[in-house]
Parts: sequence; C-alpha cells; structure tokens
Amino acid sequence: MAVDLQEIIRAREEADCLADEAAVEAALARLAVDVTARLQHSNPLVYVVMNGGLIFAGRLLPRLPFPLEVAYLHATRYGLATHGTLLDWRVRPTQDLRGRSVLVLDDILDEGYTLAAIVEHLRAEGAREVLTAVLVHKEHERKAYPGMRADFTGLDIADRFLFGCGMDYQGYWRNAPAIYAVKGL
Ligand SMILES: O=P(O)(O)OC[C@H]1O[C@H](OP(=O)(O)OP(=O)(O)O)[C@H](O)[C@@H]1O
Ligand SMILES: Nc1nc2[nH]cnc2c(=O)[nH]1
Repeated sequence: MAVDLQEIIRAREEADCLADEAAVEAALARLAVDVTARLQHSNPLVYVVMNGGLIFAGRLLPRLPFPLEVAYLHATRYGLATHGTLLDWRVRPTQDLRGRSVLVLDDILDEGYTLAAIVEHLRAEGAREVLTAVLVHKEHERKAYPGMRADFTGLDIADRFLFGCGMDYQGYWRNAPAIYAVKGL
C-alpha cells in the first residue's frame, strides 16, 4: 500500500518531543564515557543492530577514542507495526566471535525480546562477553524478564510509541535528531 506522505509529515508536526537534541547529545556524551571506561582495553567487536541502531551507532562510535571493530546484524520484530511479534533474523553475525568482547548497539530496549535473542545468539557463537548499549530504555514492566536493562542506557523514556534517532514511524523519521512520541500512541 502506498504511504501517505502527508500523514507522515503530520505525524511529525503533531508529535510530542520527549527528548530534545540537547538531551540526546548529553546522553551520547555520558554513554561514551561509560563505554570507554568499561571497554577501552578489550579490543571489542561492536555489533550495530539494523536498522534502528544505525543512527545511534553513527553518533556514538566517533566518541569512542579506542580501537574497536564494527559489524552489523539485522533482526526485526516490529516491521512497520507499533507492536512486536516474532523476531525475524535477516542477517546473522558472520565474524568469528570466539574469545571476543562484543558490544551490541541498538536504538531502544522496549520489551527486550530483540536484545535478549541477539545476546543469546552471540554468546552461543562463543563470545567471551556480550555487553549491550541502547539509546533509549522504555519505562514499563513488560520486559522479557523482570528488571531487564541494557548494560549502558542513554535515556529512560515514557511508554509511548517513539520515533527519531534511528526509531521509525511507518519506516520514516529515523533521521529526526530528537526523540518524539506519536500523538495518541
Ligand atoms: O525491545 P523490543 O520490544 O524487542 O523492541 C526493540 C527493537 O525494535 C526495534 O526494531 P524493529 O523490529 O522495529 O526493526 P528496525 O530496527 O528495523 O526498526 C528496535 O530497533 C529494536 O531492535
Ligand atoms: N520506532 C519504534 N520502534 C520500536 N521498537 C520497539 N519499541 C519501539 C518504539 O517505541 N518505536
């Protein structure tokens, strides 16, 4: 079905801004300090979770002043919907992970099933340790397991349907530099 671009533009205009550009920048700066302290001597392999992790990784990685390698994997469970279903692996990791420190970067930990499945897979492939970093932790009690959090979190944000900073609305607005909630969702 063709996308109604006017509706996409209206969604952005009517959205609530829950974290402005300054808040996102400050969160990235904090994350960079914490990730550096933890991983600067670990020669990590950094996995970007496509598509949502793309913008987060592009903004965080240049702030990390130590040697690291970057790779990507692609797993999705939302598609264009606002509710998640089964995880669909589109590109699995291909690197040799045995003995490696791995850092997974994604835009959001919502219910956490995506990150939980990715971490389980990377561990099964022999990674020495798997750490996770997300720009956004969504505040609710429906996590894959109680109290689930990433190892590094940029911002805790309300239980709304979000877009911007890598998160999409109907496939659009991943490019928005701040974090918005769709009106009514
Ligand atoms: O914590 P969860 O409830 O599992 O949801 C989080 C996942 O949902 C989004 O991906 P999505 O499936 O929308 O694919 P995308 O990255 O291509 O947008 C997001 O990028 C995370 O990977
Ligand atoms: N765009 C977007 N993707 C998600 N995946 C899981 N939660 C969200 C969300 O709030 N927004």
